Amino acid sequence: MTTEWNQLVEGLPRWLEASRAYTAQGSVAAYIPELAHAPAGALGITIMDGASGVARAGEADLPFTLQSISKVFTLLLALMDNGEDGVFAKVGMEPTGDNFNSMLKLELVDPGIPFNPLINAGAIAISSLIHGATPAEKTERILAFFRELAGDHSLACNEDVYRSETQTAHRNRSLAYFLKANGVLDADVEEVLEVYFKHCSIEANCRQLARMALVLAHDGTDPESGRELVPRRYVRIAKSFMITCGMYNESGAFAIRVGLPAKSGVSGGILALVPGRYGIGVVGPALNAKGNSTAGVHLLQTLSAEFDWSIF
Ligand SMILES: NC(=O)CC[C@H](N)C(=O)O
Repeated sequence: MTTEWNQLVEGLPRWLEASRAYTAQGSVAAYIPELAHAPAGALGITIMDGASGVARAGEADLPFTLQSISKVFTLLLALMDNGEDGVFAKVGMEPTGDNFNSMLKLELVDPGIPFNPLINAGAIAISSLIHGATPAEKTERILAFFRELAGDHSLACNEDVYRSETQTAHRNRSLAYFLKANGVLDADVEEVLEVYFKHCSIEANCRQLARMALVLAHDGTDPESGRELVPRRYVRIAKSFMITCGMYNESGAFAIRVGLPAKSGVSGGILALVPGRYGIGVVGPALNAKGNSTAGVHLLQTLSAEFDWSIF
């Protein structure tokens, strides 16, 4: 065991409790009604190191839905299904600087494709690219892929969150119909949205999230079996998007303050990785105005400064 790992295991509960105060500065997402039940004061973290094991603190067992974190992994599956040319015919490679559910830029560019795969419009376009004859078959393929990365075959959709989102997703429906009008979606809009809402509602805890991150930290290789689960080139694409767009329109500040590839979701989850070393899963349901976990970001900032983790 390295000195750093020992310090991490020992210090983690203390750093977590210091960051917990920041939960009071955020609020739980309520635009998906079912998410409003999440405990606002919760904060949990798990860090996995392929060799030395697992460090954890706080409410690391709290289950939460992946929400936007799932977009990183549907992007990877879409790349594996369609190749780079197929994917980048439907989504761009640039950050927007707008909110994650913004319609604004879709009308400003020609062709009207989403700026990147991590905003809602882009992830909806990506859902339409996942291979499978029916929405159920596509969702099953996504689940099977996520389970393999998480090393846990119990991963499943939270049906209450799925129903809650599909009943209230007027804005996402608008985005999807807009994409259909722009010729970005070939398939039936409601079928595409079913796949999108299902993958957003896949439930995990910090350990499962950390395990998924660890595979990315090791360039797509399963840390236990050594098997390649995702081609290295596609992991590189996903990590680039995580740096430029992973924390929505706060990605620049996060790159400066933390400096790690990461992706957040509105349930308060954050997946982050230290390349070649650690997979990190964080949950803190209280969010700031940009949709990122207030305490989760603070905790990652503390750890990155303490151990000089920034990749820059
Ligand atoms: N930012 C997010 O996590 C957004 C995901 C959520 N399912 C939505 O579409 O609004």
